Amino acid sequence: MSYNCYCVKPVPAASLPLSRFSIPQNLSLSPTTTRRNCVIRFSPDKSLHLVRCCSTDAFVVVNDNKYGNKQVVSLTPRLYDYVLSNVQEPEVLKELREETATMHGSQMQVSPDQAQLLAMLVQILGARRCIEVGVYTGYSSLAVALALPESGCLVACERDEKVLKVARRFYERAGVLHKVQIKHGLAIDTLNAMLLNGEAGSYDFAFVDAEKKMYTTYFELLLKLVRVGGVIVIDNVLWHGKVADPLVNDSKTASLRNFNNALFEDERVSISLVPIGDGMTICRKR
Ligand SMILES: C[S@@+](CC[C@H](N)C(=O)[O-])C[C@H]1O[C@@H](n2cnc3c(N)ncnc32)[C@H](O)[C@@H]1O
Repeated sequence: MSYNCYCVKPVPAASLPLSRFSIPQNLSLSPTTTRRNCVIRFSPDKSLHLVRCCSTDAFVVVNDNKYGNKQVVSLTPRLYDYVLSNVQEPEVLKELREETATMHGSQMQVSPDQAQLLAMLVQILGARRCIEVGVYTGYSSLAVALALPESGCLVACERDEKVLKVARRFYERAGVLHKVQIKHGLAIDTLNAMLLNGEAGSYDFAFVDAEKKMYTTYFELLLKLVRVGGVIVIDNVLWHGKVADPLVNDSKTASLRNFNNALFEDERVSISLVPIGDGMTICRKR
């Protein structure tokens, strides 16, 4: 078994929560081992080094029999920089990202590689009618709108009027405002109204990135609105890694974990959980 790792800020090893990680007794901890950020490293000489170990931190590379000796690459900061350097981010999206970086909640925005994947899905699907639940300042929705044909439309649901103003300004700047129907209000009301309006089965693509505890409700409504063969993408399904940590049971984590479990069992969709950003599940309606 081997785990790759990278260096982190040191704190005293004495405070390490060893029991949480089932660390072998023979593991010697250096006095500078970090408490919050460590990964176990198995060196070629079989000695062990604890380097990083927090469930909410970067993922480890696993390479053992359990995974068919398949190497799963870890996204170190350097490798992630490389990934980002390969994102073909349109200039207007870069400008929006830079403006949003100064705003409260900017960490909520999807990453450039995620936005690129959403745009790619829209293009591969040949989508014309899309929905986004949770717009914020518009980064992901602008990526989708840019990928849509001129006749395409995106219903953009957001409850916060202030952030919507930024989104609208950037839709305009990018020349895609005519494709976006901005729906200010609670997403659940907008989606229900669309269904009452007879729009069931008429959408190709939906992206969900709002209240985590409402995911099941959004999913059920969107499943009605999307056509067979259409796609629903759900963001934050890994929830900073917490969904995989049995010791984390706060209500948001539990709700995402339950949602993931239900999706896995759901015969109405085929799914692919992609470890990009904070984790996105791509669901195709059967
Ligand atoms: C994670 S952010 C969306 C980020 C956006 N997808 C992006 O990439 O920039 C979530 C947004 O959902 C909005 N939101 C939360 N609950 C909502 C609701 N019930 N109805 C509509 N919008 C909601 C929040 O105001 C927030 O702007």
